[in-house]
Amino acid sequence: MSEPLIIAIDGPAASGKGTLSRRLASFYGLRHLDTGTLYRGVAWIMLRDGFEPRDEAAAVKVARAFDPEILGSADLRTPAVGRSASLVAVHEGVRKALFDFQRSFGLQKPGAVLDGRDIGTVIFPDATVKFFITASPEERAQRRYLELRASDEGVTYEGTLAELKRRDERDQSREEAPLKPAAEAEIIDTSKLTPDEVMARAVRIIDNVVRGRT
Ligand SMILES: Nc1ncnc2c1ncn2[C@@H]1O[C@H](COP(=O)(O)OP(=O)(O)O)[C@@H](O)[C@H]1O
Ligand SMILES: Nc1ccn([C@@H]2O[C@H](COP(=O)(O)OP(=O)(O)O)[C@@H](O)[C@H]2O)c(=O)n1
Repeated sequence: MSEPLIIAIDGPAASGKGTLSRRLASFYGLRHLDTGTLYRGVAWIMLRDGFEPRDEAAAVKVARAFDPEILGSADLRTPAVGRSASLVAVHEGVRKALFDFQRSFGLQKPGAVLDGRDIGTVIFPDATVKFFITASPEERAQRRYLELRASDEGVTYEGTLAELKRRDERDQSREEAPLKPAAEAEIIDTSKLTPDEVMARAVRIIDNVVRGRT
């Protein structure tokens, strides 16, 4: 088997994409890229330098000069950065500027797991296996609320749910690379599944596909 194994994982916020991606990467010995951190990184620089995320020209400039080194150092996981990330992600020029980095990351052997919103539809329409990971908005908001509460006592479940729904809506309705399952994606609703159960389902599907192509 010489082609890189590419696993595309898309889905809305806090659905469990990252959790599954990290586990799959470790299980199959693949590299992992959380592509949301690229958009969060661009947004973080925009906020730091006093730009409005809706300023397309500035966002494209930042994305073209983007240095992935930033991903390790900046505090990218805040709600403000998440919100700004979905605002910079609507710009076509920003998505184009980040395209090559994602493609070359995935194409290095032995392959990679990439998670985001448009991996199976735009970045790797030729992926070996595609998943769309989802869960109810209430379940996702509860998960995100528990994460955020660890570092911010002021966070509320209601506020987290409202913000998550706004971000889903923006990601689904934008013109460029909207969030939606790829035609061939395996859809897993994680609302009532443990991370172990999600992993077991995904491995079963991947093993079937890989057996079929060898
Ligand atoms: N199947 C699951 N059941 C319960 N909690 C989960 C499940 N999968 C992930 N989580 C938790 O939900 C939160 C968001 O998961 P994460 O993988 O970061 O989502 P995403 O990458 O889609 O934003 C994390 O705290 C994670 O531990
Ligand atoms: N491949 C991707 C990944 C993220 N994004 C954007 O970046 C934002 C943050 O993505 P993320 O994956 O870090 O968000 P969470 O699912 O972790 O909350 C999303 O709301 C999208 O607007 C995108 O447009 N395309």
